[in-house]
Amino acid sequence: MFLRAGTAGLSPLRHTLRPVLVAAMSTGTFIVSQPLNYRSGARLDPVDASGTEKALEPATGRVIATFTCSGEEEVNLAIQDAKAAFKIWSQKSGMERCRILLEAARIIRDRKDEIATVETINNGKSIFEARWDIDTSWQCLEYYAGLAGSMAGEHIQLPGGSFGYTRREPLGVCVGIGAWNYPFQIACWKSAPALACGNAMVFKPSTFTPVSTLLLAEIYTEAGVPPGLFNVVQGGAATGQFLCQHRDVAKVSFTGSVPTGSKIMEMSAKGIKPVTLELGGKSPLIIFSDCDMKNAVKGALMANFLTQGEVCCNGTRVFVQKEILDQFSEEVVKQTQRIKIGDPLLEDTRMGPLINRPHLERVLGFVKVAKEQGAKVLCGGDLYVPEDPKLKDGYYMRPCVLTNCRDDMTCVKEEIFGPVMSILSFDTEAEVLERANDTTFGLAAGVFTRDIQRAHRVVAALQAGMCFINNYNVSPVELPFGGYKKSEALQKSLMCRLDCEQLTYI
Ligand SMILES: NC(=O)c1ccc[n+]([C@@H]2O[C@H](COP(=O)([O-])OP(=O)(O)OC[C@H]3O[C@@H](n4cnc5c(N)ncnc54)[C@H](O)[C@@H]3O)[C@@H](O)[C@H]2O)c1
Repeated sequence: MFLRAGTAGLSPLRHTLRPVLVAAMSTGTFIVSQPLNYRSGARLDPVDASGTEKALEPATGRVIATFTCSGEEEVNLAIQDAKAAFKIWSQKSGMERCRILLEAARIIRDRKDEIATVETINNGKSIFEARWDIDTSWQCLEYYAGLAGSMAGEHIQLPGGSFGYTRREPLGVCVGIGAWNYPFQIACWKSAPALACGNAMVFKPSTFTPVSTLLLAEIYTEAGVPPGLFNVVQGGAATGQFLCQHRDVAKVSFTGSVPTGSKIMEMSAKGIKPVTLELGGKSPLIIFSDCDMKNAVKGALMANFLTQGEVCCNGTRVFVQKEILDQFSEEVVKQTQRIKIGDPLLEDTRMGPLINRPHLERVLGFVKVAKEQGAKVLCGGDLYVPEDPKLKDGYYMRPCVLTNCRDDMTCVKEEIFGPVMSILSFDTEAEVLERANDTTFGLAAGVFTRDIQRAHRVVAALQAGMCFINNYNVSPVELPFGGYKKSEALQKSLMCRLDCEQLTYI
């Protein structure tokens, strides 16, 4: 995590703002005019540059912000500033940190709709979903605030009345680098544990979604963290490299793709910095013939189409037992075709645009290759042009269900990161387990069955960090989030989510 545990001594005791960012909140009107860097408790323009970038509103294709990517000097200033704040913050007691984080959580909760709206405008996910993200964000702050007061070292008895003890010490300045699919939530999931443990953080969001992290920075300041404790720098690979290579950075926490994760690990290795990686996935979803069909169909939709399919833990390899293949496919197609695509700020929209045009074309390219390799499109997989004229330049596609898939096809092996479900059929439990685990990823997995013994047997055998039983893609903050193999390099956690909660996707 974000602490170092050290033996501090051997006996006898020898060592002892409110933002004004949102001018208008409807699709097609929002413009960001303020700086997108944050340092010393305020927004500012970076002192040097490593290029400029444009942030888009995927629903319309409009540019909502043009911003400067931070150069080496700005990154250095952000880190030095965080270092100064660390000196103050790390001296606070856990309870003092807890109170401030709880206050930040309260502000996020109070401003949920506003933050969710900004997230929807910059990311494209439906407002319905963005509100979930903001809920899991403030819950994360509350959760780690609750832990802050109880982190303690150990007292160890030694011979002759001597004793030693360990201290749990914060690392220092930690770096967070985020992906574009859950911008605000990722910033919270990284900063909350880091700050709760007494660290400072410099965060770099994705160049596609630079906006909402600034709201978090302002909220932390308003809640009472020392200026500089949570700074934001903007930019892509160059800025990220300045961060990872900086000698004063104690740890890097990264969310993104496997190739970038591998580069981050390499850079961090040079400075012997610990890293936490949250990477991609190609997760299996196993539907047995004894499942509750309605629930399984809902689960398959939850596992494939949230945030336009741009979700790391999606269960995109849908293995269906042969006896129910036709019935399941028919029902899944029926429900997929009912998903309302369009303006993501409308309350009844369930699928918004993809993040940008190159990504949309990449996803459509996967569908094309799938067809060439013998897959059959049961529905969708093509461009969608909403009727509303202001949305005509947005990046919409119809959610796609593919069948006749084989394990060696590109659509089954590679992370598509779009609304494309691949259906595969299987005969036996042993067979499906072998095929499900035959991947270099291992982020998540799901099983739908009424047989409780089989459910537990199967999730225990699945090489995946997050396993869902009769459910999918729910992420309570109390549970760890991590994977096997290339999905996450440093953490291995298996858990079962047994709550067959009401799936509210459609
Ligand atoms: N496991 C998880 O928790 C999780 C969550 C969300 C997304 N993801 C994964 O993220 C990927 C999609 O996100 P993405 O396209 O933003 O990923 P990405 O790897 O392209 O970029 C992620 C971040 O790394 C930065 N970056 C790029 N090159 C860098 C470099 N050389 N040095 C330092 N930083 C660099 C980017 O600017 C961005 O902020 C998918 O593979 C998805 O599965 C994983």
